[in-house]
Amino acid sequence: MRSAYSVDTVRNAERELMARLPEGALMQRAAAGLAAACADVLGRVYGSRVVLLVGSGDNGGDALYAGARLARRGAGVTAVLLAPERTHAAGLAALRRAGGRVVRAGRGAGDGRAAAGDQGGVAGRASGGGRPGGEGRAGGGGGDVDVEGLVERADLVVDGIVGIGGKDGLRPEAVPLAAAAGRSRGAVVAVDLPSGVDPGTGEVRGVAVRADLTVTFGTHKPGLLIDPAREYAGSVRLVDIGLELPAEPELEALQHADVARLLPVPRAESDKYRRGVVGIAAGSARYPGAAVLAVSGALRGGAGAVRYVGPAGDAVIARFPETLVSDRGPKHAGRVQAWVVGPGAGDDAATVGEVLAADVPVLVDADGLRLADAEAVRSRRAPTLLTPHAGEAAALLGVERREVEEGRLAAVRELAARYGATVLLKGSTTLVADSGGGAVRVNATGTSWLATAGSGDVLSGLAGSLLAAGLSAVDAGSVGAYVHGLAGRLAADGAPVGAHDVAAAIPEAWRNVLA
Ligand SMILES: NC(=O)C1=CN([C@@H]2O[C@H](COP(=O)(O)OP(=O)(O)OC[C@H]3O[C@@H](n4cnc5c(N)ncnc54)[C@H](OP(=O)(O)O)[C@@H]3O)[C@@H](O)[C@H]2O)[C@@H](O)CC1
Ligand SMILES: Nc1ncnc2c1ncn2[C@@H]1O[C@H](COP(=O)(O)OP(=O)(O)O)[C@@H](O)[C@H]1O
Ligand SMILES: [K+]
Repeated sequence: MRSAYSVDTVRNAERELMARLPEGALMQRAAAGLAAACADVLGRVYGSRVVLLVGSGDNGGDALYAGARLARRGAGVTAVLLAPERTHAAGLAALRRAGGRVVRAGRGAGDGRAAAGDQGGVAGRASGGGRPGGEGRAGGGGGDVDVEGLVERADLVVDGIVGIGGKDGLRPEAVPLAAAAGRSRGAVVAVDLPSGVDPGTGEVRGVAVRADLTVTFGTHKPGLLIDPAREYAGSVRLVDIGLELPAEPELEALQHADVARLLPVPRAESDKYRRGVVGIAAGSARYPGAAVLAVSGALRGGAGAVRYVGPAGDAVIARFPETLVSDRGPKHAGRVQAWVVGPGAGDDAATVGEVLAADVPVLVDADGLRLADAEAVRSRRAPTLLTPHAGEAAALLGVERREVEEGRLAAVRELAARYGATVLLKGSTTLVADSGGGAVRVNATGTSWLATAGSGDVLSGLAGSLLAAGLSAVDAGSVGAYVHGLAGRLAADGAPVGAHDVAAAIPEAWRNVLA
């Protein structure tokens, strides 16, 4: 399991650990891990050109110490200071001792120029001590330095503008540097977090640094796992700095081993009923395909049998003759261990109501979300799993879709609390929240090729089948999203796919997890 903790929790753990360690020890651990990752990215450190973007906090301190380590190994390191008078003093001194050079970021945001480093008090002057890659003085003694050019031509850009102290997006003076990093021909390594993203929520307001690699310390931060910020982080490397963290994280992301433990596997004593029967109440005369797709997911989800009720029985049987079909409504369909209701349901509120009245786990998707009576959901005793995409979640919350997309964590928690249900919020990262609070599960196994009509129907069948097989709502939702995402990836393999291809790839994803 990969976990992420809130900024407050990280700060508390950091305080406790720092009290027991010599001054600066924690930052040295962070910097050592950061420098090692940078060296891996560079391949050859000696003679390489490294530019550090240095903000006014400890994030900049990490970058400076790591830069000093790289300079000692023969890299030409230039630190660009955003706030020279407030730069981490000891880190700056270490970089200077190692022969790094120092320039200050230009005041005129966007003009592409920077004043030489001889104007800014403690941070203004680079020391001598020439190492490969620079004579240690910015701008040749008072001339302007083309900072953006430096960034663009670097082999490696280290983003130490801001880390967990960041809020409200990048400040204007940092924006040109983030943009230059985006144009750089070298790799961009973010320190702890890509600067400009919200550490705790994954929101991105305005410009943020786009990294190839983020080296994060102690634990993942929520912003590294949730879109849109996750996309800015590139791949993420966790450096253990010895933080002791509480048992319950804010976010958790299942890994292959976790999913393998949760997937239902039949034993010798299993029969189709013991494996669980899932009922699918979906489709309409107008949308028979939604029924077919939900059934296609359910048949590959681990239940022993799939019952279908609704007006699309002929289409379902034609495609999947193993389905038990009935058109007499959920109440008369025979026993099931879980229901899926809603995909392509049109305006059939009666069926949704009937399913919600059943005392078994229920997954509500698509039209079902609009048709479900909130009070009927809240008063259910058996588990309920709601699976909206951002638009559906926005409608349920009565807010703009953009608000959900920008603040996915808050939205999924709010919905779960309002409905007293487990909520799976679909998207490029899928979030699953329980009504009782606790860690939110996040899944990123998917691919943007999954943004294709009907792939959500496949997911609802799959997750419903897992519910019928006995998984809790949180497990069924998060395991379903994991396998569905992986199936999408395997099916697409870099090319467009239809939802039926995704369903067909579920067994391969399943084998991949269990291998
Ligand atoms: N926790 C740990 O275990 C460890 C933490 N470590 C490291 O410490 C980092 C946290 O350091 P931190 O607390 O000094 O905050 P940080 O992220 O540098 O930002 C604050 C500074 O940035 C500024 N600033 C704020 N917003 C901004 C914006 N939008 N755009 C531009 N600037 C902005 C803000 O300025 P001010 O508001 O004061 O004017 C303030 O000066 C953490 O991420 C990790 O790298 C490791 O060394 C060891 C273990
Ligand atoms: N950009 C994306 N990256 C990864 N997965 C995505 C992306 N966009 C959509 N998905 C996934 O594809 C599925 C789409 O479901 P949904 O929006 O309900 O579509 P539909 O209603 O057409 O079935 C969800 O599982 C969602 O998480
Ligand atoms: K950063």
